[in-house]
Amino acid sequence: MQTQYSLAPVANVLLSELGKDFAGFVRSCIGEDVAAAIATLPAGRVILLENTRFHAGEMANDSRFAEQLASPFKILVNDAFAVLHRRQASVTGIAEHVPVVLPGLLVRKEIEALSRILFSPTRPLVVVLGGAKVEDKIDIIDSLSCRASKILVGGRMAFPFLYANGVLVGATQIGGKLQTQLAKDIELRARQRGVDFILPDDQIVASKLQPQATTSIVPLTLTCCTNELEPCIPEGLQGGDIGPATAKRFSNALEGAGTIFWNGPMGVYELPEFFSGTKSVAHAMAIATQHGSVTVVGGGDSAAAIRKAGLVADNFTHICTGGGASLEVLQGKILPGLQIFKS
Ligand SMILES: Nc1ncnc2c1ncn2[C@@H]1O[C@H](COP(=O)(O)OP(=O)(O)O)[C@@H](O)[C@H]1O
Ligand SMILES: O=C(OP(=O)(O)O)[C@H](O)COP(=O)(O)O
Repeated sequence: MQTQYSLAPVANVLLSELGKDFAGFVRSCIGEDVAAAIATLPAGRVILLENTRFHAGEMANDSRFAEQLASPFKILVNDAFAVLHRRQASVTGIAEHVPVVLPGLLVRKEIEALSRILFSPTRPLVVVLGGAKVEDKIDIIDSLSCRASKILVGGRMAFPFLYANGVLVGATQIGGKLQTQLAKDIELRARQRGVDFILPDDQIVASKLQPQATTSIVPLTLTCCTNELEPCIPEGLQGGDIGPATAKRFSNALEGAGTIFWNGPMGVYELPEFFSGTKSVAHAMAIATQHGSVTVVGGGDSAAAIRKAGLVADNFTHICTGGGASLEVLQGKILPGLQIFKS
């Protein structure tokens, strides 16, 4: 799943943050309009260019597109931590065409915070994973299980694991056979490494994950059905959030953690019907912070969910802007976007 939306609304945010220092929004990121805006830009002022992902060359890391992006600039400061794990034109390709490439202050802060978890976490380390980017992130659970004492899996991420455990999940998307097999292997290896691997025991379900959906709570244990072929989540329904029993179990599992890393909401937090699991975990993590745990939340949606739960930066040790990027740092990978700096 790749994000592709106009940055026009961000212009209003920049205007209120920067006032007269913000010189406006340009509805493209390459070409004559950009050159003209830069040519008339007074020193010390800032402009915002449109999302590079509207061009196919961005995700394809096309060198011609990267060159067009780079052409007006002599110095590039890359502060887009959340995409540093992507080999795409505005992250890696562009660096070949700009003489000086430097990391921004946010990138430095993120790497410092994550390095502490990678190299010297206060133990035990508890990892909470959820969200919807299953294909992207499922592999990462395998390497995190070498470091973590407990792994809690919620959100859509939990479903290939549940299915691999024989839990029939109705209309919930579980990915292909390959993902289920992968989930089975990852969970087995984690357990062999002594990790306490915790999956949801119940789920809030509905026929559609939409506003005002009629919801119900179903248990997800193998004994939830009288007949072993009967699905735990009835046909036509899908899981949209962890249920109250799981929310309680996950919250309890965070108590006493030395370090907690969380990426990915426990459900479709955007909708009130499927927000309660994410809210509970967010508040449990905030309490853990008060009790001395190092708490790091990673990911654009996870950070948004925390704000929605009424929590602020002070309730956590660090809120990281990138989920996928932070998970790859925690795997010990050197992100492609960190290999491009030159001065
Ligand atoms: N059970 C679920 N079914 C469908 N979508 C889900 C489910 N649980 C979480 N999500 C979705 O996951 C998305 C966030 O996932 P992701 O991008 O991986 O998180 P982050 O941005 O924090 O890294 C949200 O849009 C949320 O609605
Ligand atoms: O939201 C983001 O990352 P995240 O969902 O991993 O936190 C970034 O904008 C990266 O998005 P992408 O996964 O579409 O490359």
